[in-house]
Amino acid sequence: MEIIFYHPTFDPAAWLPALRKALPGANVREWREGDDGPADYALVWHPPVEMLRGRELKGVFALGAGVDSILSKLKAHPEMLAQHIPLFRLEDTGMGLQMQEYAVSRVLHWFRRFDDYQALKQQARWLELEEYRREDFTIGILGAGILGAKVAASLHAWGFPLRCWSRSRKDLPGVVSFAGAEEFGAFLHGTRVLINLLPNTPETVGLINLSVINQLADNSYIMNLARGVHVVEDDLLQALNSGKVKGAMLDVFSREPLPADHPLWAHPRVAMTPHIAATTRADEAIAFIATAIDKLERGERVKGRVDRLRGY
Ligand SMILES: NC(=O)C1=CN([C@@H]2O[C@H](COP(=O)(O)OP(=O)(O)OC[C@H]3O[C@@H](n4cnc5c(N)ncnc54)[C@H](O)[C@@H]3O)[C@@H](O)[C@H]2O)C=CC1
Ligand SMILES: O=C(O)C(=O)CO
Repeated sequence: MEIIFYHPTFDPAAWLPALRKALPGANVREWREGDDGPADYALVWHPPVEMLRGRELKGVFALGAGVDSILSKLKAHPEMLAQHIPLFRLEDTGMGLQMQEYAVSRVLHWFRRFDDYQALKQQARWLELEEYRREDFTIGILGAGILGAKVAASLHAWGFPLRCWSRSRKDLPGVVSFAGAEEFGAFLHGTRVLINLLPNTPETVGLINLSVINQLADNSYIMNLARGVHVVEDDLLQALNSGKVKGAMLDVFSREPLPADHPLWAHPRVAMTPHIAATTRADEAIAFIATAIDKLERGERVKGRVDRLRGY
């Protein structure tokens, strides 16, 4: 079995030996420009078109959870991957725990008013603020898939009122489930903390805009852990400046890296990280892919298959 690997930043010297160990029967090689040798499977992130074009692969594995970059390239270059070749993505593989750490730490930061105490500290003011109550701190999770469900479970342990919104109804412990466009308004109404874990699809681009933000509770908070295109950044700035939104925590942006002169950098109530909310963990990703390849070789069903039409 021949496996080709391409990632613009991962170190092949670390990945290839681990892949060979997990797949002892396979020849694993780094794909380089001009390589049109045989391949059964491709492991990729931001793959060049010529890496995949014309190959009769048994499967392509994205080395991340979101496949938006691959699907948008496929839209421009449909010849890159024939329709019948299955595309898979990573499910969790250590990203769930990272998302839990990220979400819980920031929700507690807002809930315990550490943002307000930080502002008071800057004025050397010793002042005890009124405590927030859990019942006024409903958390709404956009996208209740693999990662959204994990984040919900971790916040459930902290006793917050929880709700989620997704295409179909979910049954998650302690979480009120809203489904579909017709229930979006009810989901937003009363949500104090909005956490985004939707995939990037034509339906979700620009979803977090002023009209949606205005339906949240006053003094709301927004956490974007999914993709920058979900948030209309000018609308978010407007809502922050009007006081509708009290704070935002952003991991992803409309342009990455975010240009140094972007107003989000300077906003005192915006916290930011450079798209690191959850990164691919080599060991877990390799175990997931090795299991999947093993199953595919035996003709069994495999987790993580992307529905190209649906877009995730
Ligand atoms: N910032 C970061 O470091 C990372 C960001 N991500 C992002 O997180 C996203 C979510 O990952 P997973 O949970 O693994 O995906 P998933 O596919 O398991 O979950 C997606 C959820 O969104 C819902 N959804 C999709 N389209 C919808 C629509 N139009 N209306 C309502 N609900 C809709 C689905 O029903 C599902 O519940 C990824 O697509 C990726 O973009 C993933 C990993 C790291
Ligand atoms: O896996 C993903 O989709 C990511 O965004 C990783 O950074």
